[in-house]
Amino acid sequence: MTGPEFLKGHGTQNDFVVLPDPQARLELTPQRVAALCDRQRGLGADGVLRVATAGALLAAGVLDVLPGGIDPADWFMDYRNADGSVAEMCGNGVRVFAHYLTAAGLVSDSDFVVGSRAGARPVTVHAADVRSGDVTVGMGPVRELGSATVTLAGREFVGLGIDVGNPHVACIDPGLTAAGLAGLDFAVPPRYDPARFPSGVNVEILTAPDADGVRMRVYERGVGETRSCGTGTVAAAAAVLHATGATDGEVVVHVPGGAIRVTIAAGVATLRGPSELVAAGRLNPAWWAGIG
Ligand SMILES: N[C@@H](CCC[C@H](N)C(=O)O)C(=O)O
Repeated sequence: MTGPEFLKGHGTQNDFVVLPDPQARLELTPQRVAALCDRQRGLGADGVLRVATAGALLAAGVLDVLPGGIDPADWFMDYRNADGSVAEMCGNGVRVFAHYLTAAGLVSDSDFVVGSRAGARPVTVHAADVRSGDVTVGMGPVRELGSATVTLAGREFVGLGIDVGNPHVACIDPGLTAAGLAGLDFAVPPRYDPARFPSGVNVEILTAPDADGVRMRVYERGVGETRSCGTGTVAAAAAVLHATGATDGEVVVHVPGGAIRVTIAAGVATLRGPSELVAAGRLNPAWWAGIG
């Protein structure tokens, strides 16, 4: 088959279809993204990571401008949510993206910049073989947006609005046990104030932190519940530090798919976590052509 090349990978079980497309020649419509991510009629994933140079995406009209700090020659993570929508950033996606670039021999340095719509994201690849990666990502500035209320699982949660390049509401419920968190019904999308979050919002529900870190579940904008969300773990860490009156610190965030270590210092976050590449192949060209 000579259809587009793909890989499948995940970071703490937040899973992605990776589309190597250096020259940005693929017509990546929302319909094609949604079909790829569909777990019955496609490959199944929480999102798509197109791998292209920033300059190629600009020339192809996928990007109008290059966000600050990104060179045309830099690799750019063209991220799409499972419903076909575009999002500014994906913290787990950057780890899988950097792992793929290294494992495929497309970069040779361990430190380099990945472009995203939220700006340049410096990465350090500690390890990357054909299967496993271990990557630190500079997640950029963390901006607090004040208190916000959401309704999820039939309950009202008061949380902290946080911008990590994309929007989040991270809600700590001090009375929520790990078992109580696991038992919440995340089938129905959260309700939130659209005047506060006109482009939608990702919602994190957290237990109270303990010596071991904090437990989190997330309902992602444009996806639904996922087993991990990198930007969400940064929002969770920011909410934990805010609740304790701290500005800087390190928080381990436990998600259904694993654990991510988040550090926030002087309003800027980094995270470190794993990545795994699980499959590679070619799309059926007739299937691809048949989707709008
Ligand atoms: N899973 C991602 C976040 C993906 C984008 C999000 N759904 C949004 O629409 O903002 C992560 O790991 O950060």
